[in-house]
Amino acid sequence: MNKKEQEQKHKRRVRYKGTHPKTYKEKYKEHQPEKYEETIAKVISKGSTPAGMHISICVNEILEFLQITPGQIGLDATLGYGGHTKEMLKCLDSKGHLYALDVDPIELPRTRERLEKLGYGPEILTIKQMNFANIDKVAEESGPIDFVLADLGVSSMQIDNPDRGFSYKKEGPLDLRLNPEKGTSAADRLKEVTQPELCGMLIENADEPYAEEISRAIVAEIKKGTEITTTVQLQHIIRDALSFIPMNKRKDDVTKSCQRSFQALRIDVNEEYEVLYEFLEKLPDVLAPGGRVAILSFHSGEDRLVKKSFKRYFKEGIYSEISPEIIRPSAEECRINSRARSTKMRWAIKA
Ligand SMILES: C[S@@+](CC[C@H](N)C(=O)[O-])C[C@H]1O[C@@H](n2cnc3c(N)ncnc32)[C@H](O)[C@@H]1O
Repeated sequence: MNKKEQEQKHKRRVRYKGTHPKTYKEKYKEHQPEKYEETIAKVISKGSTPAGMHISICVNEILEFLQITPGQIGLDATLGYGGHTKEMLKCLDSKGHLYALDVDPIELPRTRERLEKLGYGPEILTIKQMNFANIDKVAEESGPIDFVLADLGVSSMQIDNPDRGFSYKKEGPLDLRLNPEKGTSAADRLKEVTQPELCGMLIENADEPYAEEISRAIVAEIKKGTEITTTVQLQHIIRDALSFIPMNKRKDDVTKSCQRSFQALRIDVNEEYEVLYEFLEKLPDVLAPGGRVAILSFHSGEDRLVKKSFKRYFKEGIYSEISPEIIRPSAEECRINSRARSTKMRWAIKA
């Protein structure tokens, strides 16, 4: 290196990193909402979800429909952060019982602890690590259920934690399992998938318009001997597969295709359609007469299944009433919580 080069190298300014935490792990205050209320309030007021937290969607709409009264038996099929659970427990006013399920062995103990600290112990709340496809097993213990809520999909804690592999934006293992202790990770799933199967998965699970190009690129990479083990690796393969898109729309299209492809893989590895179908089939048998169910879904595939099941059982007289149309969160809620934007709520009442 000559003198001039040495001087130039020496002069290069160190990039200012800023004072705000950027990575998931650096956001230690957001991971302790009880201790840092002010920081949490600030993050929420900016329209973001603090790391390690989930903002519940359509709370008012759900409570208005469920009409929970003290003494009832309820089921939150998707506990998550416990936001909806907490609101439903308030309505029970220490009388009756709420069952809450989640398949996630990582977040469930944290939520249990949080709710216990709020005074919701086993006398009023039973939390089970269980798939909601098995609601019949819950009903064996609980008896007929007066109200059920299912808030489908993933929580913000799961999406934001790079170790879970749910987000294409953050480097992490390509896992995407709600329960990483069971089943097959997305990385392993890709090893065995054929191009037509992957193409079908992208179309069926996410209406991906570039399914053909993306599936060809992924399978070609695997055939070359590449092991696709991280989120960013997959994101780069998708980006490169779409390099034919004109520059002016490429960035947007790649972002959307990444979102959809990750969604398609997530649905596949967690068998989300299969378990939702089973849940919907078993629902009428676990509901008490007049029992109410509300379901929040986040993409068209899920909503189609809910709509079909509700309509069929309504026609058969098993449900006395179903929501005539989709209920959406208010514009204000979508402004505060961008994750609410794709929410579709439907409800049904058992005859
Ligand atoms: C959108 S979050 C629920 C958030 C929750 N309503 C709240 O207010 O905090 C969805 C949760 O459902 C769980 N989940 C998804 N599919 C499930 C299934 N088949 N059985 C049980 N839990 C499931 C996920 O692990 C996730 O924690």
